[in-house]
Amino acid sequence: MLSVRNLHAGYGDTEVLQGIDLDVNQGEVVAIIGANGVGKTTLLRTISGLLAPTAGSVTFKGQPIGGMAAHAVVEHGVVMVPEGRRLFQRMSVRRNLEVGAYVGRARPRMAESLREVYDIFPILQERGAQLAGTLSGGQQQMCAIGRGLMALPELLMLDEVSLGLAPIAVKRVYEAVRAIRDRGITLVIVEQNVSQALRVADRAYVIGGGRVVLSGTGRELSNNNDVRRAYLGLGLHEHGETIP
Ligand SMILES: Nc1ncnc2c1ncn2[C@@H]1O[C@H](COP(=O)(O)OP(=O)(O)OP(=O)(O)O)[C@@H](O)[C@H]1O
Repeated sequence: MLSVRNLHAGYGDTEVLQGIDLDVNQGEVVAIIGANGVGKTTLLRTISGLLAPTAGSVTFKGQPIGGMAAHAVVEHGVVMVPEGRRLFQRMSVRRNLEVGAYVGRARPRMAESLREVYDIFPILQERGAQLAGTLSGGQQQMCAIGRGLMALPELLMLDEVSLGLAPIAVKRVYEAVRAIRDRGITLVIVEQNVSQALRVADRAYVIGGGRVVLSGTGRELSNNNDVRRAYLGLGLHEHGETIP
């Protein structure tokens, strides 16, 4: 469904992505993991059209989308929920959701999409008239994901959806991720919480040095000692090492 080949991108003279190759198949949940600052957000921004690639290609359902404007990428069905939620704090929950349906394709189906979002996140219907800024952190995250769904994505990319949330809120957000997958929407998730990401992901890619350094199923990577040591804080004792 999504195919990224030899993708390069960065900021000014700093090349952050130095030849990323990855594929996402329809119906999968794919996790992108890697150390802080390695370029996971930059990768999502480049696929979304918020940042122009300097080389390489991004193809979605056979169509080249690399370098397209962000709104055109959304029209193709690729939607990103940015880190930090970025809600309109002084607008109602419902209005925040409606804003997500701004693209031509989604506008005529706004009422139907709202019902589907409320089906996944009933709390958003209860709180529909409330200002988004007064929601709890977990509810704001749900509202941000709901807003992404309003654009009718075929591929939904979530950047750090569990960051800063209490464990119970993380659990709810990931139940929603599964519900979204069950509705046939393909997901790419960037997650600091690697064990959480590998639990829900069908496959994952590990980014390092601007490239993909490892990939495999969630289970394979959970059992991979390099990944366990680097990201899961596990496996150290098995090798007789001590935690510094
Ligand atoms: N707007 C920007 N201008 C200049 N450099 C940037 C900008 N945004 C990010 N960077 C740099 O690009 C690199 C990759 O950042 P990015 O946010 O993509 O990493 P990340 O893997 O998502 O990290 P984190 O998990 O900490 O968000 C970092 O070194 C960061 O400092």
